[in-house]
Amino acid sequence: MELWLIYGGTFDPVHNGHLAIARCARDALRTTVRLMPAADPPHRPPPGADALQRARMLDIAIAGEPGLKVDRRELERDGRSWTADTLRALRAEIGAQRPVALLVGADSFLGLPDWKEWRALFGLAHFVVAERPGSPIDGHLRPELAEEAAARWTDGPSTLGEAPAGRIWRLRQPLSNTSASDIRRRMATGGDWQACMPAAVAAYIERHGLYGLAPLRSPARISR
Ligand SMILES: Nc1ncnc2c1ncn2[C@@H]1O[C@H](COP(=O)(O)OP(=O)(O)OP(=O)(O)O)[C@@H](O)[C@H]1O
Ligand SMILES: O=C(O)c1ccc[n+]([C@@H]2O[C@H](COP(=O)([O-])O)[C@@H](O)[C@H]2O)c1
Repeated sequence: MELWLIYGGTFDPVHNGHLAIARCARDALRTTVRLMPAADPPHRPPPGADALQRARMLDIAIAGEPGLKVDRRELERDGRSWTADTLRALRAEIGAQRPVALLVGADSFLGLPDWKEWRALFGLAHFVVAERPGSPIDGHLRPELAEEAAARWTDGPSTLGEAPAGRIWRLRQPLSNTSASDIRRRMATGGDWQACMPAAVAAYIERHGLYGLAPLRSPARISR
C-alpha cells in the first residue's frame, strides 16, 4: 500500500530548507509529501504569520510541483495542533492498515520525548528523520528516546511501506542551514532574507507586509 507521508511544521515562513527535504523524501520514498501547517502550534510562541497566511505561502511555494501537496487538516479543526490528535483523526479517516509516516527534521526528533503522548506516536506512524546541521543524531538521543527507538531503525526506505507504523528511517539529504527563525531575524534587522525561499513567497510576504515589514505599495499607488 502506498505510504501516506505527512510533513508537519509551523512554516513561519516556508523556506528552501523545508522544500529541499520535502523533495528529497518524495523522491526517495516515491510518494506524495503532504505539507501540513500547524494551526496553533502548542509547543512554541505564537507564529508571526497567521495560519491561513502560512498555508497560503505553502500553496505558493509548491505551486505546480508534482508530488507535493498542502494538507490543511490542522486548520480545519479547533484547538491546538497536537500531532497525536492529528494522527488519530487521520487513522479514523484512512484506517489502521495504511502505512503512514511523519517527516521531521533531526531537531524535532531529538525533542520527541517532550511531545504529547510521544510513545503512542510510534503506534500511529513511522518517522522519517531528515538530518539538520546543528542537530546531530548519533549519540545525542535522550536515553528514553534511544531506548524506544533502538529496535525501530530501518535501513531500507521500502520497509516503511510494509507496516502501518512504528519504524524510523533516516533521510540523508544535502544539508541546509536555513531556518525560519533566522529568516525572521534577518527581516527584523534589515538583512537579506529573500533568497532563502521561492521568489513568489518572498513577494507574498512583501505584498502583505508580514513579519513587521512595511507593505509594498503597488506601482499605480506609488505614481499617484
Ligand atoms: N533546514 C532544515 N533542514 C532539515 N530539517 C528542517 C530544516 N528546516 C526545518 N526543518 C524541519 O522541518 C520541520 C518544520 O520546521 P519549522 O517550520 O519549525 O521550521 P524551522 O526553520 O525549524 O523554524 P524555526 O526556526 O521557527 O523553529 C521541523 O521538523 C524541522 O526540524
Ligand atoms: O504534538 C506535539 O506535542 C508536538 C510537539 C512539537 C512539535 N510537534 C509537531 O512537529 C512539527 C514540527 O514542529 P515545528 O515546531 O518544528 O514547526 C509540527 O507539525 C508540530 O505540530 C508536535
